[in-house]
Amino acid sequence: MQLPERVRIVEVSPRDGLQNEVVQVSTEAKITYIDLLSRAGLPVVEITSCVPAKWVPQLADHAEVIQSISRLPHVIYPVLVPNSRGFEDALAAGASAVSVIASASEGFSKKNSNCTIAEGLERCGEIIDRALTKGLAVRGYLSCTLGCPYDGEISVEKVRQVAAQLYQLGCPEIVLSDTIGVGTPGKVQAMIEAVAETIPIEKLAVHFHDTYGQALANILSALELGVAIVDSSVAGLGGCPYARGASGNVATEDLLYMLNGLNIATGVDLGKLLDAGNYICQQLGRVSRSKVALAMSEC
Ligand SMILES: CC(C)(COP(=O)([O-])OP(=O)([O-])OC[C@H]1O[C@@H](n2cnc3c(N)ncnc32)[C@H](O)[C@@H]1OP(=O)([O-])[O-])[C@@H](O)C(=O)NCCC(=O)NCCSC(=O)C[C@@](C)(O)CC(=O)[O-]
Repeated sequence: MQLPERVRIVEVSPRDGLQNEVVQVSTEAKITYIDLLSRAGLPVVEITSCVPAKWVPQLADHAEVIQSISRLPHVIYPVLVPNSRGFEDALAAGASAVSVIASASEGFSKKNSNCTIAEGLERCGEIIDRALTKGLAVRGYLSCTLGCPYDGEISVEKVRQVAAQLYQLGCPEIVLSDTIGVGTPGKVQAMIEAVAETIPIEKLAVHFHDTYGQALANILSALELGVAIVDSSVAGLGGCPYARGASGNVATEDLLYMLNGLNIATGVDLGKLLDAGNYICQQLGRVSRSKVALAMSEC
């Protein structure tokens, strides 16, 4: 089994996690949490999104979060931006990296972004151009690559085609997302092999929700194909408010435990990560969904 020597973990809990929590975390606590995450050695921490408060009220304080975190020089802090207005807001607040959103499914595109797949790609193209011109780092999510809560099965050919379009728009990193966590390892491999026909494997990241408990197995199957960028969420927080039934991403603690066991370097400190997880779970008043965090708290 040929696996990458190093994996870049992209921590998404401050955005993907908190966007779906019922409890509203204070701005101050978000800032403390993000600082704990970056001090744990995570190379990329997605911190918030510049979307209208009526769409995602939990992240209405995005400007203050962007302005107030303590930035470490080697850490990238993307902000999710759904359109040009969001991009302008992120830029004005001082963001130096953004994530754009596209979908492989028409149903999800409509519910999540109120536009067609084609219109969504057009929005991505405008933002990518402007962001790259200004020297910002960019990544582009492609949702519903393994199934859609509205349209059901999405063909591998459709995923390959939309991913290629996003790449042709200049997107430097394509994040293949299992929005509702329905994928299984064989399907993951078939999808990634198809996408990798037109996009170099080092440009691909995976973002797997764990609704059916398949996320770690799916990640391992992506690693076997050479994918070396993996999204995850401390404590398994989150989900998408516009994807019915989606649970949180794979827990970062569980991902790190697996990568450590495989001797794959990440630069992330498990102890500090567990501290960050305890902090945010206390703020949310809930128990972690990370099996590793639960097991280690009982030691
Ligand atoms: C794209 C829109 C904004 C279209 O939303 P819309 O309502 O169609 O937008 P609009 O252009 O018609 O404008 C309507 C109103 O919103 C305002 N507006 C317009 N844009 C903005 C903005 N950026 N910030 C603040 N205000 C804005 C605009 O000014 C106007 O104000 P009003 O007239 O009502 O007073 C909306 O559909 C949206 O925000 N969608 C994103 C929802 C979201 O955040 N979903 C979760 C993130 S995606 C996800 O979690 C999946 C992912 C990434 O993790 C990967 C995976 O797992 O699949």
